[in-house]
Amino acid sequence: MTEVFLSCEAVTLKRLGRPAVLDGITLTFCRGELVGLLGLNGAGKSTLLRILMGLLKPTSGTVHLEGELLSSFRSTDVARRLAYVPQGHAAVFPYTVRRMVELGRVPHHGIAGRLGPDDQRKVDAALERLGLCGLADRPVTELSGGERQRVVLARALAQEAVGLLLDEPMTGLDYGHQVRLMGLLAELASEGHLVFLTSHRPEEFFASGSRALVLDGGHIVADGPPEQIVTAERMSRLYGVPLAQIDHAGKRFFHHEENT
Ligand SMILES: Nc1ncnc2c1ncn2[C@@H]1O[C@H](COP(=O)(O)OP(=O)(O)OP(=O)(O)O)[C@@H](O)[C@H]1O
Repeated sequence: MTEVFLSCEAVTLKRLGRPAVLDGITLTFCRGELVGLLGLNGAGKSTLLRILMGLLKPTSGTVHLEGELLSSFRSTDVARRLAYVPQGHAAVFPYTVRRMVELGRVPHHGIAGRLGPDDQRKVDAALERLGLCGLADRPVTELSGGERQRVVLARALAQEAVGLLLDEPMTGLDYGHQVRLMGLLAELASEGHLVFLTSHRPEEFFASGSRALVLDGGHIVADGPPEQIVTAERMSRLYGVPLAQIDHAGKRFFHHEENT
């Protein structure tokens, strides 16, 4: 049986005076999975990711990492196992792209630790994989939104964590970089990483993803292979617009179906 890498049990998140954002969510994730989480704006996708990272404490329920309570790990030990790419990362300090990606090695060496040749190779590989070698000496404060997004992704790769939790990682990327990133995420999953991403583009992970989840009304209302979950019928119901699907060459596309 495949060993569970990350799990949450009966996770509920309530905020004062509002219905629960997450209401008793139980999920398990294994290495090698590429999981896409779909849901409307405000459904609680980022909230779930933050709870799985230990950045937000649920009102009730637990999270386990490698079979141990997440809350029992030191933050650096979490960071050696889980990397997080938040939505819309803002650059505050004018670090160079290389320095930002080097920060991915901090969980391994501490903030004052010196990077050895092996670390530099890992940083170079991450820059290369995200097509950032030409920007390595530029300050991140002078980059475009899409370029900055790729820097944050490269930092997550340099971190060498098994689990990659990515909140809308394609946002701001041009079409070529979206395609390349999806290929890279599929590659990482096949190398044994757990890749968990939120997305507003169901087609995005249809072909490459191994599993799709739908979060609605605080519950996981669908969980399974993308070809069974990412269907026109379900997506129409979720997004409240009539959609038709076209399957072509192992991919699925949706278009708005006008009422006749
Ligand atoms: N710090 C906060 N304080 C109070 N409510 C919050 C806070 N952060 C998020 N929320 C609320 O929690 C709910 C879930 O937010 P979350 O960001 O998890 O949604 P999401 O599914 O990621 O949305 P989107 O697709 O728009 O990014 C929303 O109703 C949001 O308004």
